[in-house]
Amino acid sequence: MAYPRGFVVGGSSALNNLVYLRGPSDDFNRLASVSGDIGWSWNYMFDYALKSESHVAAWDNTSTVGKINPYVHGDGPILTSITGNISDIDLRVMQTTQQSPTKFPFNLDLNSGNGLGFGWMQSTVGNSVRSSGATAYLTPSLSRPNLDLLVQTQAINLVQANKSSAFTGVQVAKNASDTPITLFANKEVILSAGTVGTPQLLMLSGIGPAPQLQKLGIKTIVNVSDVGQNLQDQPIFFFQNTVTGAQTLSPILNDETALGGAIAQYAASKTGLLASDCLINTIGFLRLPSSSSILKQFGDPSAGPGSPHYQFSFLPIFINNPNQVAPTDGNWMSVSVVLQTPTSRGSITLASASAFDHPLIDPAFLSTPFDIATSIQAVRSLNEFFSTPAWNGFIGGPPLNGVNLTSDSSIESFIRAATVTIKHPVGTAKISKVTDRSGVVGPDLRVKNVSGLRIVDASILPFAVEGFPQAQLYMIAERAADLIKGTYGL
Ligand SMILES: Cc1cc2nc3c(=O)[nH]c(=O)nc-3n(C[C@H](O)[C@H](O)[C@H](O)COP(=O)(O)OP(=O)(O)OC[C@H]3O[C@@H](n4cnc5c(N)ncnc54)[C@H](O)[C@@H]3O)c2cc1C
Repeated sequence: MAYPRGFVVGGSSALNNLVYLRGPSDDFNRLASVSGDIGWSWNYMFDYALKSESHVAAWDNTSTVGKINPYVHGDGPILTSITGNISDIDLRVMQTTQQSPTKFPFNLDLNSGNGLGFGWMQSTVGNSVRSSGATAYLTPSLSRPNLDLLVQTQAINLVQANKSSAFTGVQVAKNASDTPITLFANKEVILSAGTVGTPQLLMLSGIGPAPQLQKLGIKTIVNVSDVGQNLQDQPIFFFQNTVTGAQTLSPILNDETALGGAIAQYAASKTGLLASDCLINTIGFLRLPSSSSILKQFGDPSAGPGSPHYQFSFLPIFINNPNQVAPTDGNWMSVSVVLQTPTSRGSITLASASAFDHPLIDPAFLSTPFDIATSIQAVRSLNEFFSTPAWNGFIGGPPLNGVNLTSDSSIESFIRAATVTIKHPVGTAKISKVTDRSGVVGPDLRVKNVSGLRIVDASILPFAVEGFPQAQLYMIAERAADLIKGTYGL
C-alpha cells in the first residue's frame, strides 16, 4: 500500500487534499484530559484557531452566507475558502440534509467545534492558490536573520552536546555517502519530522524501545517503549457511480483539450475550475446511534457525544480503489467512506540503522472487530443516504458498486479489498501527563526523560483526529510557539 508524505518544504501541507476541518471540541477536550493540561482544551485552543486561519472569498466571490459561520474564523496566515465550483452533487447533498434532517443534519460550519453533520468544505486555498505551512508561515519569515532553511538536507541523528547532557545537536547530511555535519542549538531542538519521520529519528538517535534498537546495533540512550507505537490512521474506501442527467468533472479530466483549457485559464487569470477546490466540496460526519449494538459490545472510542465515528465525502469524478481502473468516458461520482475512530493500533519500526532507508510502516488497518463492524455500518448508512428522494434518477448503474448489502460478510470483503490510507497518521510519539510513565512527550511537548528536545507535529496526537489533521496541527503549533516562548521568558 502506498503511504505518501510530503518530502518538500511545507511537508505534507504542501501537497495534501486542502481540506481544512478542525474537528469537534470533544477532540481537544480529550487531548486536555489525556495530557492533564487544560490549555489543550477547545476553549483555550479556539484562540489558536483564530490566530492561525482567515476565511477569504473564493475566486468568483461566491456567497458564503449560509455556508460558513464568519464568527468562528480569525485573522491568521493560513487562508481558507469554500469552493467557487459548486456541483449538482453538492446541491443534492444539501437537499438530503433538508429531506432527512434527523439522520443527516446540516451543519453551518464544521469548524465551529460542532463536528457532526453535513456541511460545505473549507479548503486551504486563498487568492486562488494553495495555502500551506510553507506559504503562510515559512516563506514570509525567511528574511529573518535568525532563520536558515536547508533544503534537500536530512536530519540523520540527534546528538547530545556532551555525554549525559541535553540532545541539542542535530547531524545532517544530503545523502548516505555525504559527510554529516553537526549543528548545535543554544536552547533546544524542535523535531517536526511527522508521524513517520519523528519516531524514526528518535530511534536512530537511541531514544526508543531498547530491544528494537539493540537488534540493529543502535545504542539505547533513553529506553522509551512507546516511540513508534500507537500508530493510528484512518482507513478510506470509495464507491463510484455513473451519474445520469448531470455533468460531472469526469468528462473534463478525460478530455485533454478541455483540461488544457482549464489549465490555460488558471495560468492566465487564476480563475475557473482550478482556482478553488473542485473535488471535495461537501462532507458529512456521523455517529453510531447511542443504541447501537456496536457501542454496547465494543465500547465507544470516540472523543465524546459530539464526535463522529465515520465520514462521507462526495467527489464529481471516478476515484479508483486498488485494482480498479478509472473509465475513460461517462459522468461519474465517487463517495469516500472513512472510519474516523479506528481502534486498530499499528507501529513505525526501523528497517535499518540508516536515516536514508524508509522505516517499516504498519497501520494495522481493520484489525479490530469495532473497526470492521463500524465500517460495515457506515456502508449501510450511506445506502440510506442515497435512498432519500434527492438522489432519485440521479445515480445510474448498480448502487454502491453492486455490493450485496444484505450480508455483512460481502460488505466486509469489499471493504478489505478497497481500503487504503487517508494519509492521516498520528500517535507515534504520543502526549501524556507529566506523571504518566507511558507516552513520549509531556503536556509541554518536551520529550520525557530527555532534555533539550521538543516535538511539534502529528506524532504527538494520542488519537486519530476526528476532523482532518492539518487544522489541528496549525493550532497545536501556534500553542507550541507560546509554550516555547514561555519556557525562555520571551
Ligand atoms: C497526500 C496527502 C493528502 C492529505 N490530505 C489532507 C487534507 O486534505 N486535510 C488535512 O487536514 N490533512 C491532510 N493530510 C494530512 C496532513 O497533511 C498531515 O497530517 C500534516 O501535514 C502532518 O504534519 P506534520 O508536520 O506532522 O508532518 P509533515 O507535514 O509530513 O511534515 C514532516 C516534514 O518533515 C520532513 N522530514 C521527515 N523526516 C526528516 C528528516 N529525517 N530530516 C529532515 N526532514 C525530514 C518531511 O520531508 C516533511 O517536510 C494529507 C496528507 C497527505 C500525504
